[in-house]
Amino acid sequence: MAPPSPPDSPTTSRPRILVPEKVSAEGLALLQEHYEVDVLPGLSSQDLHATIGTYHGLIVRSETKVTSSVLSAAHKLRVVARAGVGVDNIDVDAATRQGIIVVNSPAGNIVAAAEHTLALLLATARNVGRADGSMKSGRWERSKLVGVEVGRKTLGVIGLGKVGLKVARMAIGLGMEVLALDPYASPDVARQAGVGLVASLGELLPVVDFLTIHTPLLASTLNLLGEEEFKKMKKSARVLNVARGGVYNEEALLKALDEGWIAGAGLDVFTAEPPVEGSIAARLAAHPKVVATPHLGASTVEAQENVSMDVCTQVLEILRGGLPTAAVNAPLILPEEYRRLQPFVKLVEKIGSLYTQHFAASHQPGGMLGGRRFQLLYHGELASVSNTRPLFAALVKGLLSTISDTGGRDVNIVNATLIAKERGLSIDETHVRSPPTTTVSPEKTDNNSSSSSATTYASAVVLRSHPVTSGGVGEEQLIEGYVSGSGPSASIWISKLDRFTANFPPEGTLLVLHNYDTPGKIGNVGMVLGRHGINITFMQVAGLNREARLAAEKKVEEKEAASRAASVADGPPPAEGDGGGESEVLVTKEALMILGVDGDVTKEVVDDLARAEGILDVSLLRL
Ligand SMILES: NC(=O)c1ccc[n+]([C@@H]2O[C@H](COP(=O)([O-])OP(=O)(O)OC[C@H]3O[C@@H](n4cnc5c(N)ncnc54)[C@H](O)[C@@H]3O)[C@@H](O)[C@H]2O)c1
Ligand SMILES: O=C(O)[C@H](O)COP(=O)(O)O
Repeated sequence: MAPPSPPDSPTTSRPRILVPEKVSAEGLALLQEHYEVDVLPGLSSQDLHATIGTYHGLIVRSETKVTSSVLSAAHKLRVVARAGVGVDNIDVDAATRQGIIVVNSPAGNIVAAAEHTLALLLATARNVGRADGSMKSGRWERSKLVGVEVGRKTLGVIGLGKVGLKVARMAIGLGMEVLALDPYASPDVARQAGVGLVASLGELLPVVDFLTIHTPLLASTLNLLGEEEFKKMKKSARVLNVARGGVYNEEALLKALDEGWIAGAGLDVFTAEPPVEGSIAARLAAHPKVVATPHLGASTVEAQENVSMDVCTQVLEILRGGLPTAAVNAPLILPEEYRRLQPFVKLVEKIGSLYTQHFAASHQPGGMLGGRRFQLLYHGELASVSNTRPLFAALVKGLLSTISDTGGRDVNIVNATLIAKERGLSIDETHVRSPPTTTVSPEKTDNNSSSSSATTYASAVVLRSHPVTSGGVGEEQLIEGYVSGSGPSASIWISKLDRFTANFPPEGTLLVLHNYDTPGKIGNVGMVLGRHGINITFMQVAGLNREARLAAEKKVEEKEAASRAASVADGPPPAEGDGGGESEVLVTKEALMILGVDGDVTKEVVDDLARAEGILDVSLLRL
């Protein structure tokens, strides 16, 4: 049947809502009382472009591509509602620029997605798809279709969020042992659910019998599993995907199935939907070792009613001039507070994003975001601001910006506390009248400078974090920033990163290299970046702050004193090179090299930098 066409011209003056996909009638009935609702499932992209200009509301699922070009033709549009979770088919930034509110249903289809994952888990274990196909073609094949049990087997869950946690609980109910990899998950939540947290793919992949991914598709999760990773798995392992196409590299997955590196896959989502004929995705869907479904994770009567009610209620409210409950792009800041707080809101959001990318992303799981206590300190004049809700919300938004479906854009002043709680983030705010003592001056930011001078600023923000679980041991982490100037010319700066005194603007793509500050390092790094065609826009060396340097020097002195005492007692000291003497001295010369860069900084570039001599650690930050 040909897809429907939109009406040639509106026949009524009532506000109009376009629904170009199948959305449950329950919610739509709420709208039909008040508005003109055109339900046109399968509407072509050309017709969408041609007609969107006459609509005030648009309700979509995952198929309609709400691009900036569609939005630029949407002169009357006030709201785009996503009847589901993922907003990757909507250009949210373009909508925000046009003042169009984007809403979704963050929790309406979680049960459905988790149950579908379990359906694929059992279907892959027991060859349900192949057995059904074989019966339907008149065969009775018992010996060819022997399966495996899931009870007493190990399920690996990557992404222990809303869906992942539910899947874990259900799998435990089936008698499975569950291990999860999620550096941002709360260890308390995992422990209470009976889930063991692991630190790396390397630890997870060789031991799991089944693997399921429940992360959004992000820069850090695109092609999370490639050939190298599939080769580390058991030959009997089966993998599942009810999240987003692309978290497994499809080409590598096809090879892993063909070569027998793994035993099977259950796939609900693909890089292109529907898969293009002859493509890798299409070959995967047709593969005998794959149970494939056409993005059915949320397709239950109950989930569709939930998401439809969730979003239609919000559309109704917005078109009446009210506030949505799950806006993906609601403002953090009210107009009357804008002038004073806006630069600080921006600063705190960047500090949050920097924290997640620098500290949380590359370290052990369940201890770096969820399960840590954060303290946000407002120093100086900022301490007198009584309504700090926009700053609190900015921190939550920043912390989640690189790890959630919505890029943290759904966080606002109304829901920030709830979202923080759901994520296991404990955040205290402290007002400190005095300015922080060791903020450096912006004059020290020129290329190749080393920042050290101590200047104080009228207002500054410090984020401290420490672990709260199992005895509360572990290192404190710290980021300090300040705003320079005011009004439109205000600029934001990071003045401390952990134990290092720095001074750089948290903007663009940055590489932070932890290294020993010895000659030749800059040249080596420059060569690696040059080889990959990456241009350095600024560079700064951040040295240990005074307290850290004194502590390191004291440690070295104590060790030297202890070794002198031991040599007096035991005879002559070991020959040079036998002990750690040189590296002990180097500890006092630790530094961060902070580089602003242009170009495509891939994982390969980061790995090459990490291998460069004297480099201890590398973080890639997109701010
Ligand atoms: N197939 C379907 O129909 C269907 C239905 C519902 C949801 N989904 C998709 O499922 C995914 C998960 O949804 P959710 O509601 O559980 O999201 P969520 O935001 O609640 O959970 C995502 C989890 O992934 C973790 N994470 C982020 N980056 C990670 C990384 N690099 N490594 C490990 N963990 C990481 C986060 O910490 C978080 O705990 C989304 O992509 C969503 O769109 C699909
Ligand atoms: O993001 C979601 O909510 C799911 O992927 C469901 O998508 P759908 O509404 O197109 O079924």
